[in-house]
Amino acid sequence: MTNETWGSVREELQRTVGTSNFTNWIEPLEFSGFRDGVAVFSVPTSFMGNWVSRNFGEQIKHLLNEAGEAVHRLEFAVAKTATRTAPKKSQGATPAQTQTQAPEVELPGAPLDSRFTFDSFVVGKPNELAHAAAKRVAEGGPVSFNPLFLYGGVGLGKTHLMHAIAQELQSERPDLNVVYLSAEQFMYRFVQALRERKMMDFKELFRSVDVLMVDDVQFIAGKDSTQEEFFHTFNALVDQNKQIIISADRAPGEIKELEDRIKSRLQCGLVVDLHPTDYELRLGILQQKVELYRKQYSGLVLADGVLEFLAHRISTNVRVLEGALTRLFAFASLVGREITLELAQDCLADILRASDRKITIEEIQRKVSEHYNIRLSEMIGPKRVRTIARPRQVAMFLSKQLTSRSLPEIGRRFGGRDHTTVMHGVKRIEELKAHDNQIAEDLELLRRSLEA
Ligand SMILES: Nc1ncnc2c1ncn2[C@@H]1O[C@H](COP(=O)(O)OP(=O)(O)OP(=O)(O)O)[C@@H](O)[C@H]1O
Repeated sequence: MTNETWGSVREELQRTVGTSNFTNWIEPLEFSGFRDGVAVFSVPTSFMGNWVSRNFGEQIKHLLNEAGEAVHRLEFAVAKTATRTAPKKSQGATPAQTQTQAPEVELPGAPLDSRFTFDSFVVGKPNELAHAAAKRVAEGGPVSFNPLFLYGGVGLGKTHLMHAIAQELQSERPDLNVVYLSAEQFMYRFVQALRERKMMDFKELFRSVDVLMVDDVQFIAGKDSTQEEFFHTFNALVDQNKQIIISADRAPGEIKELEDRIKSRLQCGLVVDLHPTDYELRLGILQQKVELYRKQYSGLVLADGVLEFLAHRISTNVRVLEGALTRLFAFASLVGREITLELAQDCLADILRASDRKITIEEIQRKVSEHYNIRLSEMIGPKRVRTIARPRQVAMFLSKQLTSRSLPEIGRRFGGRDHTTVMHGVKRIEELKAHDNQIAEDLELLRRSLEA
């Protein structure tokens, strides 16, 4: 066998495997010798050799035989100069690790926030399932659900849980190669690798991890080539039984412009929802934070009822709640005053006002019409076809749940309908919600976006 034969087989492969496969896998192969029916190729990495052998081996052998060479086996030898060592422990990529462990390849992980641990995560009803699933994954035992998909609204603790998993694994299972990064960083790495023609390094790095954690995956929606690469990385890791943990601001099925095959892959494991906080959880979080602040601002007095007041009034998200408490302590320490209800009302007036925002029936009608793609006028009009009537009932249901309006008042706002019609609509949605997942998801999504 000669270089020439390989050249013609390569041309044939270029026509059959597609441009991206050819550039990534075939082009870097170098024919280096042929003996006793074994064709030897030199490859930059062993990962690449295995991949080519698994995915294109038979095809290459077949084409070589067709070209008149009696090839029984292909062998892929790693070219010494191009060897890359994947980092053994790339978690959170500190500069020290980068220097000592992977001189040529920059580690892909993002830094972890040391405050985001399981100890500092307050568990309540809205997040207990997500917490339990995260704990299980953090034990680093055999992979039982893959991926773990955590989703929930802004500031409800997704990133906190992801970091907690990563840090627990880091201390309990230092042998594992854990990589945490945001979907945005994944895309950035991918684009950079493309630009610098280092796709092989990129692929090798991401396929060499034991636990891959990607935060805010909704970010890659609509970004076609990043999605494609993410999909391949995802599949390669699942095939090797490596754990994947993903977070997003909504359920996989709700992420628009995400390819269906990715959606269905993401739904394969365990999908858990972080629900909006309830009063008890908010109070628990505040109490935990106060313990920390007491050390930082020793001597500050906190009057009874202040935390309860904040937990009651600030229900948007935990980030806002934490911000309010931080501001309150900083302010009280500056002016040297006791933290009383009055001080809180004064110092947090803007946050309290924003949290006070009332949801109106008009807003609900508008959001629901947009969601179901019907006209606002149809929402209050007379049409009774299912495609209009069902969204109308959803809007009635949400109006009952999220506003303090009475049934007759809601009826009036829906084109002067009777209160019994509203009652019927609300009941119907309640029934559907119990066994129709689509309706349940629609309601959750709408409620979130209205409360945001
Ligand atoms: N249950 C909890 N216990 C303690 N702190 C919490 C809890 N939930 C959220 N937090 C805190 O709230 C803040 C926001 O949480 P985090 O960044 O994890 O939210 P997120 O869900 O990732 O939000 P985003 O969608 O904006 O990325 C963090 O400081 C986090 O520590």
